[in-house]
Formats: sequence, structure tokens, C-alpha cells
Amino acid sequence: QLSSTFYSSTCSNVSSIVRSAVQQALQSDSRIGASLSRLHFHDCFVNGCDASILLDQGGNITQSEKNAAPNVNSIRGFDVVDNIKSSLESSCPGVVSCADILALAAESSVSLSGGPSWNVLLGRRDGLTANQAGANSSIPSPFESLANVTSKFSAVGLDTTDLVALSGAHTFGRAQCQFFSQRLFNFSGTGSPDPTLNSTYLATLQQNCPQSGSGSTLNNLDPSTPDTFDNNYFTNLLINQGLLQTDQELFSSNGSSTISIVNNFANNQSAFFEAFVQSMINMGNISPLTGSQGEIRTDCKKLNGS
Ligand code: HEM
Ligand SMILES: [Ca+2]
Ligand SMILES: [Ca+2]
Repeated sequence: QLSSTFYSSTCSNVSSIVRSAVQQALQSDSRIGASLSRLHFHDCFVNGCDASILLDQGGNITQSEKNAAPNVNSIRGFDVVDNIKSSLESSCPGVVSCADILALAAESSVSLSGGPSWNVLLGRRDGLTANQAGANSSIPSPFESLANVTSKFSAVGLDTTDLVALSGAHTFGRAQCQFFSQRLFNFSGTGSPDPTLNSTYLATLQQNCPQSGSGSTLNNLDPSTPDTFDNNYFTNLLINQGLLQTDQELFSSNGSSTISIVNNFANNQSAFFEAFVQSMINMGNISPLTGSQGEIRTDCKKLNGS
């Protein structure tokens, strides 16, 4: 249904406009590519890839996704999305959806950070609702079991290979102490740290996230190449340097089918890149609105006419 040439006659420069804006943003914020990629993920898992995550609370939007637990004080990049939308409204008014902007910004972010590039499928339209309860229930939490995370992916049509490949996005970006500090001192009531944490890495993390410290202190998700999109996320897992519990579980869950996939991606960056592209396409295809469904928002934060 979606097509890589959807805007070829109505906004032929859309990809380069988005790419330039992301490149510009990266110059002052090395983290922004990671943040933009995560926005597309958190959009697609709730009501499909329809830009529902971008709607501000107010008027008909009584419970925004921005204020849902997985997003509040965590997800970022809205200002860059607004900049991209303004440039596109100047060049091709009323044409490019906010949902497609998120998909294009994710691709630019990955490719400008050293990862693969691909032709993004386009033609999504913007939704007319937000689903805060859906965001709370459908977006995986970093404290969940592998079985739970797998079932949340499966609920949107993504399989175990998609889960492992897309988790590789944690090759860039940051995470706050509060999302992994349960592993550092008293893991699951054992009185000891998570045994699947490398001891040198553990010491560094304990120092950056002391028990009395602020839960919002930032850490690199990939301690080896924090801003580069590469397969180091997977080589880290092999040496027990996954940051989130849900990261390390992909490799450390006995008997799991995810282990051989992690090994493959750790040993073969091209295999990871190919799988990542396919899985981003799969994720970008989660129940898009097309045809005359939804609308093309003029302002990504608001429904038209509100
Ligand atoms: C498998 C389940 C996943 C869980 C439990 C998870 C959880 C998290 C958490 C807790 C953070 C840190 C947020 C913060 O500190 O404010 C984070 C960051 C991030 N996640 Fe995930 N994530 C998952 C999958 C994904 C997927 C599928 C993608 C993209 C395809 C992704 C991309 C990112 C990126 C790029 C960041 C860094 C964002 C930034 O620096 O602003 N994650 N994730
Ligand atoms: Ca959505
Ligand atoms: Ca990296």
C-alpha cells in the first residue's frame, strides 16, 4: 500500500529536505538522531504509524501519548519534527504527513550516524486521536521479561528477528539511570547486582548512578561507540555489557532463539544492517492510515481545525 515514490510528483525533494534538517540538528545535538529514531518506534507501536505520539494534550486530545509513562520526561525531538514540518509546508504545503516525517527522520538519523540507508515507504496519513492507555500498555518497558517483550512485538506483527534487529537501535542514544538502576545493587531482591552485568561495566554504572543519586542522569546505551550506528550493541551483549535488562536478556536467556541472532549480528555487521532495514520497513508498515483516512496535519502537534 505504501510506496517509495508516493511524493514524487507532489514533493519530490521531501527526502533531502528531511535529511538536511536532521543533519543540521545533529551539529548541535549528537543525540538527536537516536531520539528521532525512537519517536518513530513509539509512534508505530500505538495506533500504528500515524503520528499519534506528536499530538499535544488539549481540546479533543484529553490524554496525550506524550504524557504516557514510556514517553513523559523521556521521549524528545519534537522541536526538530516541527522544524522539518515548517520547511515542508514552505516547499510543498499540505502534502507530507507527520507520520511520514517520522519514518523519513528515522532513516536519515540512522544513515547519517554511520548505519544503512534505505528507500522509505511513504503515503501514511495522520491520525485523529491519541491513545495514552495504548502507549502505557503496548510499548515495552525495560524491566520486562523477554517473553513479555516478545509478545508486545508479536502483538504488532513483529517477530523475534525484528525484536533483535530493532533492539540494535540501542547502538546510539542515552538512557537515564532510573531505567537500569534496579540491576546495580539489589537485583530482584537478591541483595546483589544482576549477575549478567560485566563487573568492570557494573563499577562504572554504579559510579554514574549511585543509590542516592538522581534517576535522570544520562548514560550511553552503547559504551563503546555512543553516537555511531554500528553492530557494537551486539558485541557488547556478548561481553555482558548490555545496559538495559531487556537488552542483555536477548543474549543471556538460556535456550532463547534470540541468542543465535545476536551472535550472527555481532559477527556480521552487514547481516545486522540488512535485517535492521527490513525490520524498520516492517515496523513502518504497522497499520498505516492511507487513502482518505485521517488527514495531513498542518501542525504536527495539533489536529487540523483545532
Ligand atoms: C525491545 C524493547 C525496548 C525497550 C524496553 C526499550 C527501552 C528504552 C529505554 C528505557 C530507553 C531510555 C529512555 C530514557 O532514558 O529516557 C530507550 C532509549 C532508546 N531506544 Fe529503546 N527500547 C526498546 C526498543 C527500541 C526500538 C525497537 C528502537 C528503535 C527502533 C529503540 C530506540 C531507542 C533509542 C534510539 C534510544 C535512545 C533515545 C535518546 O537518546 O533520546 N528502542 N529505550
Ligand atoms: Ca501512532
Ligand atoms: Ca554504536
